[in-house]
Parts: sequence; C-alpha cells; structure tokens
Amino acid sequence: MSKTDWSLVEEWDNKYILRTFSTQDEYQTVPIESTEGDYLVMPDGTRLLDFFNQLYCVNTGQRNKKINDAIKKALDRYGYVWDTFTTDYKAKAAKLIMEDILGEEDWPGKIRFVSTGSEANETALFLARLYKNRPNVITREYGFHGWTGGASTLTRIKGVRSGITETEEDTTPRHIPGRNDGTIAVAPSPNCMRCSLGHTYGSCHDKETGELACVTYTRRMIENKGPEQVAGIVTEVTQGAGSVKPPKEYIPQIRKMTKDLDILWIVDEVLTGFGRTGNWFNYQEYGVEPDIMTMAKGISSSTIPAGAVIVNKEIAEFMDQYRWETVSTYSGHPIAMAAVCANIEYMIEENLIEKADETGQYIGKRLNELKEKHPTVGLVAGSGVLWIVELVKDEQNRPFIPLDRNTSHEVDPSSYPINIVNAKAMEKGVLIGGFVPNTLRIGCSLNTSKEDVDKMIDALDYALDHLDKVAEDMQTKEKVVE
Ligand SMILES: Cc1ncc(COP(=O)(O)O)c(/C=N/[C@H](C)c2ccccc2)c1O
Repeated sequence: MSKTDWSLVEEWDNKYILRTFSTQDEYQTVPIESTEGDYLVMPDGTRLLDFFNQLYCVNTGQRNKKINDAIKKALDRYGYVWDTFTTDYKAKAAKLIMEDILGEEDWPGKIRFVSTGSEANETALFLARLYKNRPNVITREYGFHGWTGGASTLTRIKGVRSGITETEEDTTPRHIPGRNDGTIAVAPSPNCMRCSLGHTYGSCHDKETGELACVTYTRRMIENKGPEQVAGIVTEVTQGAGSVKPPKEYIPQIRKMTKDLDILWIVDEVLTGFGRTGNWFNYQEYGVEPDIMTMAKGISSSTIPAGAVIVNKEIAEFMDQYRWETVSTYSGHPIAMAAVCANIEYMIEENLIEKADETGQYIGKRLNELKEKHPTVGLVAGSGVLWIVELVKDEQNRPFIPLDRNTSHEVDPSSYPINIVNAKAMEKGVLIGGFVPNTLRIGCSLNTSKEDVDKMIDALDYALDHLDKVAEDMQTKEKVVE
C-alpha cells in the first residue's frame, strides 16, 4: 500500500473541511492513522489513550474483530436494500434487542432502525406527537438530544446548539434563527451541585410527597401548559454531554409524574445505552420502564452508523393500524445491521455489561482517591464507564467558569479547566476532557483494562496537580483585588 503523504492530507483537510468548535485559524490538526482497542495511533506512531471513547460511543473497543469479520461476511452477500425489504440481519438485530436484551421486560412493543441518535430522537418526537395528537414536548436544561431540526430544539446545552460564536470575548453567539416554534418547554436539570432553583439536596424534598423541588417545578410547568396539550417529556437518565448524574429518586419521581399527568416518558439512551453505565440501559438502574426509548452509538459501537427507536406495546398496536408515511434511505441498512448483531452478540458472549459494572467500581474508587488529594475536585459521580468530575476553584465549590453549563464561548476556551486538564493529560498521552467547561466527562470502552484505567488516573493526577496551582494563583489574585 502506498505510504500516505500526511502533509498532503493535512493540506486538503485544512483547505476543504468545515470545522467544528474552532475557527479555521484556531484549528489544530490531530491526524489519526489507525485505531486499536482504546487507543488512537498517530502517523508518527504516537498512541493516545482515549478516555473520551470518542463521543462515548466505541463500547466494544476500536476495530473489534468479531464486528469487523461480520461486516466483511455481510459484504459478500449485500450491498444495500432499503427498509421495505426484509433481511436476516435486520430481523436478527431486532430479535437480539427485543428478546435477548429486553425479553424480561413487558413494555417493549416494536422497533424502528435509523442511522443516528438525532434521527432516533426526531422519530421519537414524531411518534409521541402522532400517538398523543398533542404538540408540546418538555425537555431539560443541559440535555443533549441531537443537532437536526427537531432534536436540536430539545438540546439545551448553550454551547452545543450548532450556533456560531466569535473569538472575541463577551460577544453574543448567533444561534440558528427561527428554530424554536414554541412547542418545546425547558424543565430544570437535576444538577444538585448547581441547582437552578437554588435548593440544596437533602432540604428540597416536598414535606408531604417527598418529591424533589425540580420534579415539582416540572410538574407545575406541565399543569400550567395543560397536560392534555403535552405529548411527553424527553430525558436522558444521566445527562451525557451535559454531565449530570441525577439523585437516585429523580428518575422514579419523573416516571410517576408522567403517569400522574398521562404524558409519555421518552428516554434517550443514545449515549448511555448498551452497557455504558453498567446496565444494558441506564433506566434499568432505577426500576422503571419508558414509553419510548431511543438509542444509537453503542448499538454498533459506532463501527457503522446505526440507531433505533423502541415504542411500548400500546403505541406499537396503535401504529400497526396505520400506513406510517416515513422513509429514510439507510434505515435498517443490511451492513449496519450485521454490525449491530455482531456487536450485541459480542457483548453477551463476553459478559461486557457485568465487566463494565466492575470496571466502574474500580474507576469510581480511583477517582475518589483523587478527590481526597486534590482541592479542585468538587464531585465525582457515575457508574460503569461513564463518570463526571466537577472541577472547582475553591472550598466553596465555586466553578472556574461562572456561567458553567450556560457558557457559549464567552471566554477563551483555553481557560476552561477541562481544557487545562486536557492539555496536561495529553503530555502523558492520555485524552481526557469534557463538553461543559467545569466538568470532566470520562468514558472508555466496556472492556478497558485495569492498567489503562491506572494510566488515565496517573495522567489525571498529574493534570490536577497543575490545576490546583492555577486555582491557588486565582485565589491569590482575588485576595489582592479585595
Ligand atoms: C444523549 C444523546 N442523544 C442524541 C445524540 C445525537 O446522536 P447523533 O450524534 O446524531 O448520532 C447524542 C450525541 N451526542 C453528542 C455527539 C455528544 C456526546 C458527548 C458530548 C458532546 C456531544 C447524545 O449524546
């Protein structure tokens, strides 16, 4: 094979590709020549240990042999047929999800395959509004549900709404004009450490019902709009990009609220699904069942794009009566379905869900050791191979970047603590970071080794030593100003 001319690759990349999250001038090329397990390999042979797991989506590790072999075998038989045709791969993928994974639960009715998480959430929005024949949908602060038309109206992290921001500080971001048609309402996030309602966990429960203040606020919002006007509420169980793990009673209380008000609970498991949090799906940690569930990412470990929506039995029976006039070119693509089948079979054969849970116990133990050592670690929370580390600048747990999850690049991103940590960890060949300025979002494949967890911890320890000094300097400067 001819040796790749990476200088030419870099020239073409810089000349023709529209950038994300940086201006063209800011863009720093990070060439990746190949990938393996939890590592990215650069053209010069540098191996980067990826504790983003890309976008928390390579659940069975890079270039999983079982999945790759299955794709090659499928290519001997298929190019492509569209969703109206039946293939063994699509039928088997449905069976594996509906029976082998969810067979002990009573709620699942039917499944529709799509290609991405955004498309899964677009589809869920259609189905909820069609089934309830109501226009309004509730989302939450800091939710991330995709970047396409409808899904992006559900996405409420300020800095990830596909808008554009200038490099000068304190400039106003330009969000996409005319995107919100008024049918979306935003409920509080269960972010106890930075409660938008000003409460403190432990003293925010209703004295009679025990309901959390954020759940009661959400309930009142829906009552005020009229539940008969609301199709449902879309939630991640643990907010992925928004980096919020809720208190244990939040999800069960949200589920009770949806039943009280007769609205649908649409759970977005795009990022948390397929073992990421130590269960097949994150909602299972709370002993509740959704009406609609969306998934993508880990469904194929991102080897080939795939997603899906599962509706409960009542919605499935309703939809079976009608000709549902939707079509998407790649839904149920046979090669993607072959990857989904191999991915799920590998997870079952290797007991990866249990392994992710065990790995999560170890990651949590190691991260809490760092919390004891470093004053800039204000909170560690997570399960499986999805963890958050809240970075704080003082003993009052104040954030380095005051706007926190409502930051949209108002200040130079290089001053974000996540980027300070990222730069220092990179010196040790480890990729760690996040997507909201004060919170590390740590993830890896379900079959990560203990040695690689230790390598990540060592790099994070090294980076936090530096961040501790940054915080000390900030406090010294603040004292001088006072
Ligand atoms: C809960 C959830 N739902 C839907 C989507 C949309 O899926 P897609 O991209 O259309 O396949 C995503 C995507 N995550 C993005 C890429 C992300 C993840 C971590 C940090 C920042 C961004 C998601 O996390």
